Amino acid sequence: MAGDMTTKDGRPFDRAQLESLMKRRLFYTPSFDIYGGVSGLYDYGPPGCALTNNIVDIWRKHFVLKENMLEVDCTMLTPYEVLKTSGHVDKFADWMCKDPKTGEIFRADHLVEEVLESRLKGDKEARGEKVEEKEEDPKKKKKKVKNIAAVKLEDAVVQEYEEILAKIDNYNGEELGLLMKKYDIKNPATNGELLPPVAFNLMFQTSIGPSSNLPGYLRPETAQGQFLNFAKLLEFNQQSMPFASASIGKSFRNEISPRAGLLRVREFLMAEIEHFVDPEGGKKHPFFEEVKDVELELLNRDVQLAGKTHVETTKIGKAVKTGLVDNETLGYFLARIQLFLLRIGADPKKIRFRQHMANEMAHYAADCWDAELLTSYGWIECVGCADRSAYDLSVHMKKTGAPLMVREPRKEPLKIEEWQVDIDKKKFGPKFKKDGKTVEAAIESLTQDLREKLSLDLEKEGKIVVDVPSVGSGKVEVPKELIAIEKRTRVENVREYTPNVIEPSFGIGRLVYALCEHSYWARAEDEARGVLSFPPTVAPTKVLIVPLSSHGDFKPFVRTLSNALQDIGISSRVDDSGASIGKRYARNDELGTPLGITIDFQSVKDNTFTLRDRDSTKQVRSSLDKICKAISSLVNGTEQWSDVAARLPAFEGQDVD
Ligand SMILES: Nc1ncnc2c1ncn2[C@@H]1O[C@H](COP(=O)(O)OP(=O)(O)OP(=O)(O)O)[C@@H](O)[C@H]1O
Repeated sequence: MAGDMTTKDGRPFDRAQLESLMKRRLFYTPSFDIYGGVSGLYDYGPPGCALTNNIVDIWRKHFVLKENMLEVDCTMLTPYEVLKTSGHVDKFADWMCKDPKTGEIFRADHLVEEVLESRLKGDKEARGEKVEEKEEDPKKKKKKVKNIAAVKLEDAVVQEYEEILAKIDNYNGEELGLLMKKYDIKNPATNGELLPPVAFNLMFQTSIGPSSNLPGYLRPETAQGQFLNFAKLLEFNQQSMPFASASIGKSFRNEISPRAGLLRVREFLMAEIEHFVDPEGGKKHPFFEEVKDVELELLNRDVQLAGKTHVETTKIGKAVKTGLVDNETLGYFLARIQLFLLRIGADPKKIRFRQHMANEMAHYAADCWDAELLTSYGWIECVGCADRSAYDLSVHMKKTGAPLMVREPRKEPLKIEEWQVDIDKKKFGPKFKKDGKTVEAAIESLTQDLREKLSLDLEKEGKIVVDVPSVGSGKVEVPKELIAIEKRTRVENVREYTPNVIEPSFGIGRLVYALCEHSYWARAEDEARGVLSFPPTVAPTKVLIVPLSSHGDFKPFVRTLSNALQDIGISSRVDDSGASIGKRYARNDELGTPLGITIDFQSVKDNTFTLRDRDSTKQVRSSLDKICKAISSLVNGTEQWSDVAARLPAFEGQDVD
């Protein structure tokens, strides 16, 4: 898969070159580097911060603004009780296995995946087929040494391996243990036996306050804060449904083996939406019509279970109609996620949506699709989109008694024929004394069928016998002087329900990295000259201002241009170093700066400047005013370079590169 990775211009993608660029130009860097670093923790430098902020800004416009979502910013420290109730304390875990001799720890599914993949690679080599190197990390190569021998496998084994890999996310710990036994999977570096997989909870534990008696965790997702505020948000939204909340913030997961740079880290920025919808009526979405023709590459559950990976291009309207995607709201968000990914510059050929298999789904999910982006590390989940049903609101309501539900006036009052119980409370208390409340609760919880049966007992025998396990013998007699059971009509004017939740959940760091891979290419004339072709809206800096030389005459123009761009809210950088103009542009191509303005002697004479397009290196020449207008429309995405080049005179006079 990784071997298929090509750049936009169809040449092989070179990950080592991109990663070296990103570190050299300070997109990101290992945290605590001078202390030796900590695996899975990274700091972002100026271009990484700007790129992240721009993606988050587009995310806000695309989702929050478009649908008037209610944004919240909740605390990252979360008390134990909340995450116990949500199920994270018991179930938010991955499977790990330990080498008892060396003490090394492996994430079981990743280990099985890596070993089988490397054996398949060895098989290809033995058959004389071309294989691409997938991992440059020298530590990883060392671990893999024993498994990449060029050994030919039987055809049936190759097929088995491929089937396992297609559904690798579907296995539980026991199944992974069996696979490891069956396929003799050991510590790849030492060939030592491994202990069977055990669950490892991914949350970082802490205690809140000095007395250490309030245990807590760093949140593993932003979602819980949104659920706990549901009643207040519904009130804020004037009780109107459906509505969505949104939150952007850091989450923390103590990953067993962080790897692949920014793709699997222990602290990362998440942007999550919780869309609350009425579970009745097919979970419709009011704007579904707007997206129904959006085409998605869908990899469904059945295809994966059959051990295959082929995708089908399907309009989301059709996918919802045929039931492949469970409901309109889920479908609406899948389409909106696709549009967002395109808007930030993901390569349309490297996006797919993969449905979760039953075992793979989180403990709360009813249906789930991941938006995956193809990178040199394979297909990587960058956005999860789950139907969490009513799970979270229900469990928190049950635990706390808070009304995490909707009360809506009914259009038509609902008439319900039912058996109702009337208890004479004045006599009930003195008769049952301290057990009164327990007996009353047991009677109130009787089903309609039992009530009907007991009404006959009451008529025939003048008493009923109720099961109350915690009182006396467990059977309690209630005489007819204390109770009446009658069939009556109840009119309900208000409907109460717990909303279901559709949750698109974005990992911003994964998007940043995948986008860099999708945007990276090198100039044909010089492979060392990397370019990051971010769309102007996403690019960390929009404009590079380059005076031809350090000549004093250019200085006032630099100031004028910087001020003019600042006035229209566009970020720029000045490079007045002594390097050649070509070098200065090349440096900024690496940072993805889409536009460059050159100040030359002609500028001093007639106040015109050249504007350069990063990707084509073509230039136009015009007045400050016209150039600023062009920049503004390019950065806002209302015009492409071809529009600007058609409007403004081309400049051929000087080859800046
Ligand atoms: N360790 C991580 N590092 C960076 N981003 C992450 C990490 N874990 C999750 N994310 C991001 O958060 C999003 C939502 O989280 P979710 O719980 O759905 O992930 P997940 O299914 O646990 O991911 P994975 O299976 O890759 O561990 C993911 O789509 C991903 O973009």
